[in-house]
Amino acid sequence: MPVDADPADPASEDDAGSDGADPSADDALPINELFHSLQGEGRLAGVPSVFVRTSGCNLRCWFCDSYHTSWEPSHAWLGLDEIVAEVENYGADHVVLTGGEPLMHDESVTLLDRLDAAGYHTTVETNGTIYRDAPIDLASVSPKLASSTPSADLVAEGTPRPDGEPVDAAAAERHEADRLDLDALARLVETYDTQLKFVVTGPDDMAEIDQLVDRVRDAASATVADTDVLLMPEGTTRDALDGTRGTVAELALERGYRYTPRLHVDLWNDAPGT
Ligand SMILES: C[S@@+](CC[C@H](N)C(=O)[O-])C[C@H]1O[C@@H](n2cnc3c(N)ncnc32)[C@H](O)[C@@H]1O
Ligand SMILES: Nc1nc2[nH]cc(C(=O)O)c2c(=O)[nH]1
Ligand code: SF4
Ligand SMILES: [Mg+2]
Repeated sequence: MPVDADPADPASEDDAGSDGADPSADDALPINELFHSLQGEGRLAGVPSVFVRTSGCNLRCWFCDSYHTSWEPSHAWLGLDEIVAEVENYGADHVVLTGGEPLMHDESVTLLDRLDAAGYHTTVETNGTIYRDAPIDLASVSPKLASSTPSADLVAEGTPRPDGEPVDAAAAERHEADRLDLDALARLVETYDTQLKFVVTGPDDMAEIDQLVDRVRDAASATVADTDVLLMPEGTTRDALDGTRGTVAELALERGYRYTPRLHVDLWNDAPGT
């Protein structure tokens, strides 16, 4: 049974009531879902992979497609042995560690060590605000743009979140303050094979993307090719993507960046476990 934590207090997530392994143990992670699917996004799109989704996030994107890892986290605590055993059951050789923000958790490093030792290819989906030293084969970094912030306008208008609750001004301010960390981004790019995968809501996002890519190139000693920069249309349903994917594809073509689809939305409309 999943466990709900107080979304207004990210610290409480670590202390939330447990299901399964003891949350105070150093060999467990709060898991929102664990499933087998085709990688839907990025350079490895189409590759059969096991997804391990941790719960808890330091950001609050208004569009988050994993609402129950961020705004309203729910999870069961699973021991690392259990997680590895579940992964092995699926027989895939690629594992995607995602969230929420998986790099918030110390135990994610231990899990990656275990998966690496077992011979898996590991991708980590991260918002790029946290650096950790771990065996990561592909760092799939998705820095968050101004357009991800639950804006002051949204807060003032009381525009509801997907669960119908008004947006909390403090959460919006924290998100805006924390969404970018150039040092963490530069270290990720320098250390790992990295793709920078931006969620694009429209043409107005492009100036910030160009500027951020330039800043990362200046800060990091590693090269970031234009084809390591991926534009991904915002949208959690086929209908929503019908409205954004054409524009985003044109922007990628115009700018020389790479386009990435959201195959799991095209194929399964982002149903849980896909
Ligand atoms: C749920 S996040 C988890 C990993 C990490 N917190 C992050 O944001 O990169 C997984 C991926 O989904 C993307 N994403 C989340 N909501 C989205 C949406 N509405 N449309 C397109 N991509 C979205 C994120 O940018 C990220 O690349
Ligand atoms: N099929 C599929 N591919 C994905 N790639 C990244 C995902 C994520 O939520 O991090 C994801 C996901 O949730 N499903
Ligand atoms: S950083 Fe990722 S998990 Fe966190 S709110 Fe944004 S999209 Fe969701
Ligand atoms: Mg997803």
